[in-house]
Amino acid sequence: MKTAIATVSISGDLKEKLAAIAAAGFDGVEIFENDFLAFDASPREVGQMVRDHGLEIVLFQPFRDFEGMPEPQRTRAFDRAERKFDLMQELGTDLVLICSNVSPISLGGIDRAADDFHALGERAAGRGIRIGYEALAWGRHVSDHRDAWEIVRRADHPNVGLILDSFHTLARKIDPETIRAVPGDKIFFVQLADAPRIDMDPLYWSRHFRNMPGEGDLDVSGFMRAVAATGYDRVVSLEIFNDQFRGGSARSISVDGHRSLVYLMDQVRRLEPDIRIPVPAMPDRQAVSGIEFVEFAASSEEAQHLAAMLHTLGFARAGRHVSKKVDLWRQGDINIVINTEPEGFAHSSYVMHGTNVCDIGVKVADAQAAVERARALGADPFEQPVGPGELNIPAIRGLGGSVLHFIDRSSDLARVWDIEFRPVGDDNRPQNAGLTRIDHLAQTMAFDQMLTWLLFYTSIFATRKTPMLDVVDPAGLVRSQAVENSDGSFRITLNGAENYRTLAGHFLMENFGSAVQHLAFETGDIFSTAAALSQNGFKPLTISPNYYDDLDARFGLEDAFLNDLMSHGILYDRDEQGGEYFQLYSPFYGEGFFFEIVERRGSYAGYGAANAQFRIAAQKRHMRAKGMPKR
Ligand SMILES: O=C(O)c1ccc(O)c(O)c1
Ligand SMILES: [Mg+2]
Repeated sequence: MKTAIATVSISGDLKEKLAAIAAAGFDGVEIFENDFLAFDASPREVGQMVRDHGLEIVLFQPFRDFEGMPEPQRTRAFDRAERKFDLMQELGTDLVLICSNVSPISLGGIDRAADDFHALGERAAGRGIRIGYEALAWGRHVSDHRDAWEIVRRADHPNVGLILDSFHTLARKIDPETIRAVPGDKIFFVQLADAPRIDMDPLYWSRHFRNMPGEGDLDVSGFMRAVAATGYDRVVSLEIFNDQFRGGSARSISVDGHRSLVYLMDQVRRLEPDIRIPVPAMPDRQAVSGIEFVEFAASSEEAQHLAAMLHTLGFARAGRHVSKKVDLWRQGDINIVINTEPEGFAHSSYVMHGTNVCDIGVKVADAQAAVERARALGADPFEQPVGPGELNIPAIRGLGGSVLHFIDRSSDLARVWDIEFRPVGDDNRPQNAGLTRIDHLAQTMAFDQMLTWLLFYTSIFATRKTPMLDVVDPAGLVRSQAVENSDGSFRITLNGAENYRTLAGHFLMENFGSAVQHLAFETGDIFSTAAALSQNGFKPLTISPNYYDDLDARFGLEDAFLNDLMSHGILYDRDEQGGEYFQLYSPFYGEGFFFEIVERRGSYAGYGAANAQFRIAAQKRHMRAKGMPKR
């Protein structure tokens, strides 16, 4: 099976598109007619340019409003088709997509359409051209692949076949299982696209909101399973109309596209073991079980400030690296590493971003397999020279140039702290605050990068995404979506800033790029944690009293309980089943980085979205009070 992508899916002129598509590893392209019309080179030159990139033109599209026309439009449609056949021969492609007629003057009738296709098939055959018929979800008479198939079946011509597009089928909630009834050799081409489930007119939804398989909410995998079951093994091609992608980086959108196809094929192969699906063998999505460590890059001076903050949070210094200027701070199962080496990766990260999280250790079932899978999906491996006494821990590049290390239980990697670190005493031990583990970490990025990282995490790790939420910042919207595993031991929230005036946007600007903006620690008892923190000199973020008044109105809380929340600056939320969530925030470290402490009780599975607006407003007040730039 070959992979391809439609030129309409990415930004740039035709030449830029082809370069990005080739670099991402696709075998072919669908030439979208307008991309060709807008480009000033002859069809022959364009065909050559495609082949010079090592690509093949697997489809020319779209040809509109063909079948079921009354005269004189019918004759015109046939003449128009002949002109496009000429063009296709110059380009060097033999397959054209005809999408179902949307013209108000077109006539219905399956036999009329079938007769038109038979006649066109005859003309195409003489020129070695094949015709594929696709049902648009908004076609005037044909909007269902089953009707398109019936027309193709009745057209009964070897040069006329069916084109399937996952969007049109799934958007209209047509059961993809119906595809299994179509003979594989009559399916000439398959286009794939996903989309977020939004209730809107299908044409508008299709032309603006499609995204890569796995990035949206449609069952593209179920669709592809049914296609594969027919024996279809020609091309799977991405046809993604998306406003954001049109304006994004052609390179990174192409890489995402290729990753989404490899991921999808790998999934389908696992679900349909009897079907031969030619995708390179790779380990399955890795089971994850939490965050083993978070490493900050800092200067010696800034490391002291960060350490002072960790101290107030109840962390004690627990180890020093055997050969490097790297300290380990620990509380419960939380390992925070501060790296102040004057060279190497952490140092470059510091020079680029200032103090920031440069490395995250993810607990996986099999570290080597995790790297193998990530590589098969096009992730960049990360390696740096291994110093004396150090372990070679498998790693890849993650968000914003940071690194993800993989730690498993089955090798020496499990003992990294004993092997690479010497224990040190902390003569100034703070009061332990009862923090047990990392509940989640929150990564901030530009909004248009969210899909990239969502796909990155969900394709490598056995995780799922939660629905996207809007978080209101006084200066604009921030979108938030989590990636988590099924038992909640691994949670990353992705926050996408739409402008630079929001708290998230300000962080992005000051940090020179995407990074972890906050770390949330878990406690089993938020009130005793709050008491211990206050003994350590911790000053929580101050929340408006108005918030607590509303909390009482919403939940009808006991006075004493409400007072406890208020006096410690704890935010509260409750779900429908009575599950509860408590949140306590630290002041900022630097230009917008902060810590959060959470307690989950019962079924609560969210992240306190209802509180986010009030927390952000409080943080902005705090920023102004500290004389940080007003945003
Ligand atoms: O939006 C459209 O018109 C359009 C055109 C061609 C396609 O293959 C398609 O899926 C949609
Ligand atoms: Mg299509």
